[in-house]
Amino acid sequence: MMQAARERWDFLTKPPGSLGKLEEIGIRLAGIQGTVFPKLEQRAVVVMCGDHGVTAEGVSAFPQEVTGLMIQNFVNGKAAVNVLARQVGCAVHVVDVGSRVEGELPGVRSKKVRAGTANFAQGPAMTPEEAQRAIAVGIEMVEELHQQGVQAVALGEMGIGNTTPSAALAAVLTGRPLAELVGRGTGIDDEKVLHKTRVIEQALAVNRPNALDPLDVLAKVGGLEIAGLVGVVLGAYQRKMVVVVDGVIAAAAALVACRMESGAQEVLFASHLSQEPAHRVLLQEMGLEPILMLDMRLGEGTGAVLALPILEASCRLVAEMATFADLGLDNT
Ligand SMILES: O=C(O)c1ccc[n+]([C@@H]2O[C@H](COP(=O)([O-])O)[C@@H](O)[C@H]2O)c1
Ligand SMILES: Cc1cc2nc[nH]c2cc1C
Repeated sequence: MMQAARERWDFLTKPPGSLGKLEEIGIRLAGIQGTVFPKLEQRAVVVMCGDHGVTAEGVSAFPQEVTGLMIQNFVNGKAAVNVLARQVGCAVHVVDVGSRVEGELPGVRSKKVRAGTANFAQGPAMTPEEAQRAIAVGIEMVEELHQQGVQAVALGEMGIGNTTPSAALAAVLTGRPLAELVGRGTGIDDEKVLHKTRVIEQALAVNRPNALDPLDVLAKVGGLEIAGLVGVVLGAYQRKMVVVVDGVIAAAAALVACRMESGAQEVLFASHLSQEPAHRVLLQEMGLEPILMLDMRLGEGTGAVLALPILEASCRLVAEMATFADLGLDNT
C-alpha cells in the first residue's frame, strides 16, 4: 500500500517530492490505514493525568497541587490544549489514572489506579501490577475511541514532576547519560537541574531497573499517566490508529510501548520538538522526525493537537489534487 501511495504522489500535479515531508507522511498514513486515500477527520486527544511521589524531592518549579487544578481547568475547557483542540476540531478526553485529587470531578474519567506514585528515589514508583492496570486504562480508552470511528489519537498528559520519570525512562531505555537528558521541565534553574539529576541517579541505583524488561522499567521509574499513554499506543497499534506523539513525556511513553511491541513505531508520528533535551534522544531512538519546531514545553498534548492539521493536509492533498493523467499529460 505504501508503494501504491508513493506512485500516486508521483502522479499528482507537482514535481515529484516537492511536497516534502507531507508526501512521506501521506505514504506512512496509507500504510497504516491500508488505503492510498487515508482519512484523519475524526481525532481525539487523550490527556492522561497522574501525580508523582518524587515531587517530594523538589524536582519541579511548581507544587503538586497544580496537577489537580489543571484537571479542573481541562474540564472547564480553559487550558491551552482545549483552545487548540477547538481550533483544529479535536475531542478532548481527560483521564485521571493516578492523581492525588480526592473524589470524582464531572467530565473527568475516573480510572485511578492509585493516588500518585511512590517516591522512586526511595523505592519503586509502583508495582508491575499497577503499571499493567494503568496500561489497561489506556487500551480501554482507545478501544472506545476506535468504536466511535476516531482515526487519530494525540497523546496528552498532565502531572507535576513527570519530566523526572521521563528522563529516568529515557536514560534506562536508551543508555544515554543523564547529563544529555535532564532538563528544566516547568522551569527550574541550573542548580535544581543538577539536583534533579542526582535524584534520578539515586532512583536508578535504588531500583536497578532491567532495561530489557520495559514493564519493570515503567513500574520502577515511570508514572501512572505515562503507563496510561503506553496503553493508548499499544491499543492504537492493535487497531491501526494513527498516534501523534507530543513532548518528552509522551515520547517516553511511546518508547516504552515500542519496547513492548516493536511494530508500534509504525503508527507513531512526532508532532514537535520540545525544549526538554530528552525529547530529541527519544524521537531519534524511535526513528521519528518532528513536524513542528515551536520551542514548546507545555505538554497536555498541545503540540500533538497542533500537528493534526498538517497530517490532515497530507490526506486532503492526495485525495483532492489532480494527477498528470487528469490533465492529459505524461509526468515523465
Ligand atoms: O511536553 C513536554 O515536553 C513538557 C516539558 C516540560 C514540562 N511539561 C509539562 O510540565 C509538567 C512537568 O514538568 P515538571 O517540571 O513538573 O517535571 C507536566 O505537567 C508536563 O505536562 C511538558
Ligand atoms: C500551569 C501548568 C500547566 C501545565 N500543563 C501541563 N503541564 C503544566 C504545568 C503547569 C505548571
